[in-house]
Amino acid sequence: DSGSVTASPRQQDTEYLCPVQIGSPAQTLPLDFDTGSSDLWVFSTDTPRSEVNGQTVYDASSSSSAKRLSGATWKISYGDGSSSSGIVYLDTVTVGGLTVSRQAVEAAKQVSSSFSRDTSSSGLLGLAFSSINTVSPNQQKTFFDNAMPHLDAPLFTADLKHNADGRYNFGYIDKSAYTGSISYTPVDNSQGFWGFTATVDGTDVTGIADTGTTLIYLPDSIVTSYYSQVSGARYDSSNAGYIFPCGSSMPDFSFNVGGGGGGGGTVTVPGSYVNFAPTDQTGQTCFGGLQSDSSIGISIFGDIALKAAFVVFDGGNKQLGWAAK
Ligand SMILES: Cc1ccc(-c2noc([C@H]3C[C@@H](O)CN3)n2)cc1F
Repeated sequence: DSGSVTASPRQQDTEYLCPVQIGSPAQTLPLDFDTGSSDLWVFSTDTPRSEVNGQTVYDASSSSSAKRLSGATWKISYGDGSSSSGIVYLDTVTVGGLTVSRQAVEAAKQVSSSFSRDTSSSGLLGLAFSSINTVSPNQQKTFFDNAMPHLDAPLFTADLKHNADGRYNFGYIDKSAYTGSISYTPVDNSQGFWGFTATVDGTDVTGIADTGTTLIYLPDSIVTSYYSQVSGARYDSSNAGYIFPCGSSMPDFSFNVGGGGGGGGTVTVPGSYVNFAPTDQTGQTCFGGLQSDSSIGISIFGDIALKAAFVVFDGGNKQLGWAAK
């Protein structure tokens, strides 16, 4: 089996949403595919009306294939402090033509305000490792884990784009989607994430590939060194990050992966991607797409990095492949 689904950017690439079919007859919800978490959760008819703000909701009672997972609950919080929790159904889930029957669909009974405010997203589809799925008492598998045994190849690829529709493919590598060769590097999934080591200016950086995080967060030394090349750039505590004049032409930002025998490969993030967004309506000052990881405790290669590459999440061989495009 295989699947292929469009990933549409929202609000200047802050997130990417994909249409997912749930239940019988199919209910299509736009979900945020997140390689940094492992719960598939949705706004539902169980979500308080006061917390629903235009989102499409899942109604298990109108799906003939839905079965309540008796006694199961879930509760999750994300890197930005947002959170959600609820109950669990098993139902049929289809992504880009790839179907998993009896997928744990986690219906929200509570969502935090940032999810309520995010009117275009009906929830998340986790693509990290099932070891960090939050369903209790019996942990559930991710869509990818459930699909893997049926896939032509035990992998999925992420091809996110700047201000344009990209694609997630499951079970195959589309050779027309990248240029040159794919450089592979081992994955450390001991924390449940797609962890890997890259080299930036000769310094090894261990981080995670996280499609659910908008920006890149790296060690202070690397970030300070990058912005030292931009006149007027400074760390601004009120914005809690590096800012600079919006007219600045930003240097490209490169990192190497798979530095083994074959010399590995280089991913180059165009400077224009690092000029992320204005800090206010005047458009004078802009916020950087590369920020320090010192308040997080882990380095994150988020969408700013991922959209500069074609990325293979290889669950069979536990490796990450990176290619230019
Ligand atoms: C409103 C909202 C808030 C957060 C997130 C969110 N999704 O994935 C992630 C990152 C951080 C880490 O937790 C796992 N991946 N963050 C999505 C939202 F729609």
